[in-house]
Amino acid sequence: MGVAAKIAPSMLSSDFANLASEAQRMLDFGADWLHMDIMGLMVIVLYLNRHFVPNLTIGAPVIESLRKHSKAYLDCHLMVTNPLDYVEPLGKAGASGFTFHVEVSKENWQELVQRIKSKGMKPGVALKPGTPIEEVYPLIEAENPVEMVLVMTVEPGFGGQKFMLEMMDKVRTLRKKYPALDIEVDGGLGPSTIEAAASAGANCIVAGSSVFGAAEPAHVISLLRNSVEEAQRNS
Ligand SMILES: O=C(CO)[C@@H](O)[C@H](O)COP(=O)(O)O
Ligand SMILES: [Fe+2]
Repeated sequence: MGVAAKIAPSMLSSDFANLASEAQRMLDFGADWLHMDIMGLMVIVLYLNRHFVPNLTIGAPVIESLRKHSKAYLDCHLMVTNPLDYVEPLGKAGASGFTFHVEVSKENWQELVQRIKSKGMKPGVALKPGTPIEEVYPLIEAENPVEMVLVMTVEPGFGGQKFMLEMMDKVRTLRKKYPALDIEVDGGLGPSTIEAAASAGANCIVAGSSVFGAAEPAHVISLLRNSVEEAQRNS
C-alpha cells in the first residue's frame, strides 16, 4: 500500500458567497482536504506585467473566516510572487498546508520551509507545467525538506482548464525517486483523467470543476479515491 489518498476539492469552483456551507458539503461528500487557491498580485508588479497569475482570489482573511466554521485540513496553494509575506498571516489564520511555487522561491526556499514549519503548517512546493522537475529535487532532499510536491497539470490561474497528460512524466519520475512522498496533481482532474494521474503515482488529487459541476459530487470523490487506491494496489 502506498501513501494515503487525499481528495481535495478546489474551493475555487465553489460558491464563494456560501463558502462555509460549500466546504461542509464537500466534507460530507467524502473529501479529505479542501484546496484553497490563493492568487494574488501587487499593484506594482501588475504594472510591470510580472504578476504570477492573471487572477485574484482569496487571502488570509477568508481562510480565517472559514477556519471559524471548519476543522478541515486547508490545503493552501500560493500563486503569488512573494510567498514569504503570506506565511505569518496564513499561519495565524489557520491554514494547514502551505504550498509555494518553486519559480518564485529560488532565493529563499530554505527560509520559507523553516518558517512554514515553525507556524505549524505542512510545507509543499509547486511547479508550473514549463518548469523542469529537477528544480524541486533540492527541496525534497534538503535537511529541512518540503513534505509535498504539487505538479501543476494546467497553467495556474483558473479552474476548468484541460488536463496536460504530458505532465505525468514528472509524476512518474518523482514517484520512482521518492516512494513515500506526497505528490499532488492540480488542474483538469476528473473521472476521465484520474487513471493517468493515479497510475503515474499521484496520491493527492485536486479537483474543482469536475466535483462541483457533477450531479453527484460524492460519486466523483469516491471514484477519484478508488482510482488512486487501485493504482497503488497494482503498482
Ligand atoms: O490551482 C488551480 C488553478 O490555478 C487549481 O486548483 C484549479 O482550481 C483546479 O480546478 P479544475 O481544473 O479542477 O477545475
Ligand atoms: Fe490549485
